[in-house]
Amino acid sequence: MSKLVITVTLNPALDKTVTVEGLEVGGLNRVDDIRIDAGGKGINVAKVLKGFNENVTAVGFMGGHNGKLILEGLEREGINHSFTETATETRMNLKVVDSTVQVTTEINERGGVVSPQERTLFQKTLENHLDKASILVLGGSVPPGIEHAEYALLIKAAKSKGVKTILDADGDALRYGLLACPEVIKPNIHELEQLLGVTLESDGEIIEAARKLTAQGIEWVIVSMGGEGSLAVSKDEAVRARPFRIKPESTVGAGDSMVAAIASSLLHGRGMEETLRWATAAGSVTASKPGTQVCRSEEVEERLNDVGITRIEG
Ligand SMILES: Nc1ncnc2c1ncn2[C@@H]1O[C@H](COP(=O)(O)OP(=O)(O)O)[C@@H](O)[C@H]1O
Ligand SMILES: O=P(O)(O)OC[C@H]1O[C@](O)(COP(=O)(O)O)[C@@H](O)[C@@H]1O
Repeated sequence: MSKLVITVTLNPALDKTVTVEGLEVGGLNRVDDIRIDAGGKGINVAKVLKGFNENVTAVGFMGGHNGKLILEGLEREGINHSFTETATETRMNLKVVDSTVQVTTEINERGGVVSPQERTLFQKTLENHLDKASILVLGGSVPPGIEHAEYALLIKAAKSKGVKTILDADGDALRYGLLACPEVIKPNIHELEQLLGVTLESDGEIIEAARKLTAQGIEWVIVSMGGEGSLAVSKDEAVRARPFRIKPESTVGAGDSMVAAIASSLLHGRGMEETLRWATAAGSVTASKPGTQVCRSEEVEERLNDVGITRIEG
């Protein structure tokens, strides 16, 4: 079987991270530090997978000067890519890190419009790549010009070729994507609450909520909860992970690192417990790094045994 992972980023971004001491909303804030990274969920997943030595290709839309900078970044890191060029500019997302309280505030643009012709070209590119792939990762928001139902179409296309799918999105993109029943989803707790219109306060409530999704055929629902760790739920298993303590520099990319570790774990045939251990360690190492800088394989491996795992069911 092929070991190729394809990551889809329909709405990539150049992430600009600024650090300020004591963010004052409505006040004047002076910037202590700036960094710029290639970003967008599928792109971050590709960065981590490349570092894990997996065979990965990143696809999606890319345009303008920001797009050029992102592609140069991918080239420098030796990441295979095949993005469809857009006439509009790829967005820039602002991340404000308040160094006093170590909290990150994200201000994400909507992204440039994608034309129907560009969309058709992208779909053809993806179709070709799917023939060689074993896993498709779909992540992030959907840019203007693309319907929310797009993820459902892409998941169906992947499934028809026997390719497993992992979806990491929020709002309508997640809601519609679920209709095509991806194998794995990784909502954070807020995304899961928003999806189901409920407030989730205990592990028991999260497991019960996740089971509404596994009942629809989703195999693994992996819920991330920032510093509180994560919970993986299938029809008959539930596993809780608690992360090790870190100094959170920027949590941007932490969720994407989990998704990358899940994809890599699927390739290596790991069970739910080991997958959650890898995913949680990957997320926490990334959260300890500045900007949209992601974890490296050896750093994650070193911390695997520091993740606390409890089997709750199954
Ligand atoms: N403050 C933190 N301390 C330790 N680990 C963290 C922290 N914040 C995030 N993580 C790690 O990153 C993972 C993903 O974080 P989360 O914020 O839930 O994802 P997302 O970026 O998708 O919202 C968590 O499950 C955890 O492993
Ligand atoms: O497409 P969206 O939902 O606006 O998210 C894009 C943003 O999410 C990121 O991929 C980070 O995601 P995570 O923090 O969930 O890992 C950034 O690089 C990017 O700016």
